[in-house]
Amino acid sequence: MTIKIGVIGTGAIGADHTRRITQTLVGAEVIALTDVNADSAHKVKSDLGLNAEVYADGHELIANSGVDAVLVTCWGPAHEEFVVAAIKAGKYVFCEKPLATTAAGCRNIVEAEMAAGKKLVQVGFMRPYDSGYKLLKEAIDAGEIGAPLMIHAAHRNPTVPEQYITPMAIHDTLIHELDVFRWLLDDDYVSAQVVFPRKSKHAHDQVADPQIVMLETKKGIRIDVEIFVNCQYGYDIQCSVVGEEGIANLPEPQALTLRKNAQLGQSILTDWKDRFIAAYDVELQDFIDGVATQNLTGPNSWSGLAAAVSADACVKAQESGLIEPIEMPETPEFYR
Ligand SMILES: NC(=O)C1=CN([C@@H]2O[C@H](COP(=O)(O)OP(=O)(O)OC[C@H]3O[C@@H](n4cnc5c(N)ncnc54)[C@H](O)[C@@H]3O)[C@@H](O)[C@H]2O)C=CC1
Ligand SMILES: O=C1[C@H](O)[C@H](O)[C@@H](O)[C@H](O)[C@H]1O
Repeated sequence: MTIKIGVIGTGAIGADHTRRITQTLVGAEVIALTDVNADSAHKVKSDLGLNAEVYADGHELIANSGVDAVLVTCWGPAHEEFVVAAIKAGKYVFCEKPLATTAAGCRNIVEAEMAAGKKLVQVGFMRPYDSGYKLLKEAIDAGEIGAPLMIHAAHRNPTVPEQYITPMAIHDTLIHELDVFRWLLDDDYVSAQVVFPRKSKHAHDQVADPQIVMLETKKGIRIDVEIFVNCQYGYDIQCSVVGEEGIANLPEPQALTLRKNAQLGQSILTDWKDRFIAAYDVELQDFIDGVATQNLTGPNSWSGLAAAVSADACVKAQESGLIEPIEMPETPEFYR
């Protein structure tokens, strides 16, 4: 059985996910597309030679009885509306991170899914599918470094567009770390603080950049994450887990080391599409397989809510300059 997929939002990642479903993954076909910029949807259809229909909006696409599952890859503020609509239509939905830009939005999705009585949502937290993060998790779980004590991390982008503003450093960028550290450490957060170093001249007026976020977990682990979204030199994700008996570092992406003209160097990736290409493939194949077997096993709505609860506290800490508490709700039986 081929899973028929509808895509809401055919921008950068919507087009990339449509490409991978069409050219790389197995078991699914994109038969419906929509974007508020209709030209974008038509271009993806044409570029990939899809036998697909372009819909006026996401609700029309969801209502199409031929669509088995929905990809929500539009802007973050529009996620909640379409995820809830897909759930109410009884359709599986892969929602790119963030599930919603606030915890309140995620709670609405969780309540709709629990009312539907079936786990229909996978969230696009792809780092637990990344081979490097899986090596980190294996080392920690095997006790290779002893009990983790600290994490030093960095999330660096070369540049961001004008519409990227200060809170997005949390709910659109740091949200990856907020999710993956819970999984790596099997732990939850208790507080957050945000400090602002000297501002980069490459950062536009509406974004404080760089930022340093400091988190504390229930086990007492201290985490610092540098968010630097105008670093110019590349797309650079760093994660160093310091334990009682050793340090485990996220592997650098494979790259050629070149000795030439009295120089020694490696290239650095500049785009998230390349840095996590394999993880995106694996996460979406997992989603397709989960729909086919009616059993999703990837990051679920509760993962989205937990990350959003922490993100809300980080955004508050951006504004207050204080150490803000993070109160994580108890995980319902439905999501255990
Ligand atoms: N997992 C990851 O590593 C990444 C995740 N993302 C996430 O994917 C989502 C999209 O990001 P990008 O593709 O970079 O943005 P983008 O701006 O390139 O594409 C978003 C598209 O959504 C469309 N759109 C906005 N509102 C809509 C609506 N109500 N209905 C239909 N279409 C609508 C826009 O016209 C645009 O074409 C965001 O939530 C972002 O956080 C983005 C990049 C990487
Ligand atoms: O998910 C992503 C990418 O992974 C980038 O690292 C972030 O900075 C970007 O905002 C977000 O969409």
